[in-house]
Amino acid sequence: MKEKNPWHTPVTIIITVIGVIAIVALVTVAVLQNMPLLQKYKYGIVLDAGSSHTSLYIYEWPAEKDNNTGRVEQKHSCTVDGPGISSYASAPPKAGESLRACMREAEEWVPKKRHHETPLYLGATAGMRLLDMENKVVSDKVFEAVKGALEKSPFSYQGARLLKGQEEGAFGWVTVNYLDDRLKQGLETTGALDLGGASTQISFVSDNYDGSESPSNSVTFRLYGNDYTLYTHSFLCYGKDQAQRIRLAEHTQSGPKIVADPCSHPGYSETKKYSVLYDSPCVSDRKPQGAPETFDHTGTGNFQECQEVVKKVFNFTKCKYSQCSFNGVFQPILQGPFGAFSAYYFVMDFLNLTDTSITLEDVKEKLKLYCATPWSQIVQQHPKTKPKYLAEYCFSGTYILTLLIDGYNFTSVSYSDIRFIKKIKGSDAGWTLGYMLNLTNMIPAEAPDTPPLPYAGYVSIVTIIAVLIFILFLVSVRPLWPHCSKQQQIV
Ligand SMILES: Nc1ncnc2c1ncn2[C@@H]1O[C@H](COP(=O)(O)OP(=O)(O)O)[C@@H](O)[C@H]1O
Ligand SMILES: [Ca+2]
Repeated sequence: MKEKNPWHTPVTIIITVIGVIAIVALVTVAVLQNMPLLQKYKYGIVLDAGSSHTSLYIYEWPAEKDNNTGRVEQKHSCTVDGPGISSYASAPPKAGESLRACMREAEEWVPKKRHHETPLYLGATAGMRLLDMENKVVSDKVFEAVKGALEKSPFSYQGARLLKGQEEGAFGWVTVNYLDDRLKQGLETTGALDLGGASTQISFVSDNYDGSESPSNSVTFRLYGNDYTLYTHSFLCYGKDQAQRIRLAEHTQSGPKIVADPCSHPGYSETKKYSVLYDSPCVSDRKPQGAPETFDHTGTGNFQECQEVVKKVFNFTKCKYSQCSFNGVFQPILQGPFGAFSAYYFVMDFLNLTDTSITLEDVKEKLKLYCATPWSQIVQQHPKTKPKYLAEYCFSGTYILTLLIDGYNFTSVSYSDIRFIKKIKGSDAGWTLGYMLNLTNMIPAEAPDTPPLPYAGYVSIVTIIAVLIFILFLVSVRPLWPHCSKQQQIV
C-alpha cells in the first residue's frame, strides 16, 4: 500500500497555512505602518520686493519631510513686470496691480487642492527702506496696496513687511548653507555676499567673532543641534544703483552741464535730469544749488580713474573697533569660502569674470580693456542686453572689485575664496528661501532623530525574523507530525 505523505496530513497543512498567513500579515502590517506616505508635496511662496524689481519664488517639499533637511527646492520663479514696488510711490495701487500676473502664474504652478494651505509671504528690501525713510505715509500706502493684492489670492497670506538689513543678510546666509547641505552636517559654513540695487550685505561666521564686539552685527542661530554666531552687516545706499548715484553726486557738486565720466565708455552720451539723479535719500542732501535742469553724462572709459572715483564712495578714515570694513562699520577677519550672488553674479557673468581662479591683476586688466571699448562697439556686440545695464557694467564691475577689496578687505589670495553664483542645486541664491524656512520652522534647532535602519534594511530584517520564527515553530511542533509520531511508536 502506498504510504501517505506525512506533509499532507490535515494538521501540517493547517499549521503551514496559518504560519504563512501569519508571516504575510506580520510583514504587511510592519511594511504598511512604516512605509513613506505616497509622495505628496507642500508649497510655499515668497515675493522678493527688491529696489529694482519684484520676483516671486515657489518652493516645494515632500509633505512628510516638513522638518527634515535639504529637501526644499525652488519649483518656479516669476519676474514681475515693471520696476520695484518702491517706484510706485506716486501711484501705490499700481504696486498691487503689478503683482497680478505672477500671482496668477503661481495659481497654476501650485496644485489647486494645496492653494489654501500654501503660505504666502512678501518681504521688501532696501528700496522700501529708503522710501520708508523718505515718506512713511507713502510707504505704508504701497504696503497696503500689495497686501490688498495678496489677500485676494487663494493662498494662505502670511504678511508683507519690510525686512531689516540684518535679516536680509542672515537669511541669505541660511539659504546658501542650507542648499549646500552644510547646516545639517555641521560643516564649515559659507559666507554670503549679496549685492542689490539699493543695499549690499555681507554675512559670515568667523572664529574671531563671538558677537561681543559690535553686538548689533551679530545674529545667533541654533540649527540641527549646532550653534552659529553669524556676523552680518547691510550697507544701505551701497547697492550698485545707489552707489552709482553717490558717485555721480560727487561729480556734480558744482552743477556742471557736462559730466565726463571715466566709468562710462568713450562715445557714451546721455542727457540726464538733476532732479532724477538726486531723488534718493542717499544723495538728496547733496543736491547742488542753482544747477541746470539737465546734464550731459558722457564717457571717457578710463578704468584707473574710475577706480579712484569709486573709492571716494567709501569712507575709510574712522574706526572705533579693532577693525572695520568701511564707514566705521566693524568687521571681523574674513573667513571663507564665500558665495556672491544677485548683482555680483549678473555683472561678473556679463563681464566673463566669474572664474575667481584668475589673478586679480588679470581681472583688472580685462576690466580696463572693457571700460576703454567704445560705446558704439559695446552696443553692437550686445544688441539684446538692456541699454541701462549695458551702460553701467564698466562702473558695476569696478564697484564690485572696489567693494570687495578696499571695502571688505579681500586680498589677491582670499579673492579666490569667492564663488560668483546664481543658483545652487536649481534654487536661486538669495534671502527668500532662508526667510521661508525660518517662518515655517522648517529648520529644527536640534538634529532630527533618524531611524537606525534604512527602510529596505528594516523590511528585510522583519521578513527574515518572521521566517525564522516560523521555522522554529515548525521544528518545535515536529513531534505532532504524523510520521514522527509513527516512528516514535515503532521505537
Ligand atoms: N542682468 C542684469 N545685469 C545687471 N544688473 C542686474 C541684472 N539683473 C538685475 N540686476 C541688478 O541687480 C540688482 C538687484 O537689486 P534688488 O534686489 O532689486 O535691490 P535690493 O536688494 O537693494 O532691494 C539691481 O541693481 C538690478 O539692476
Ligand atoms: Ca535683493
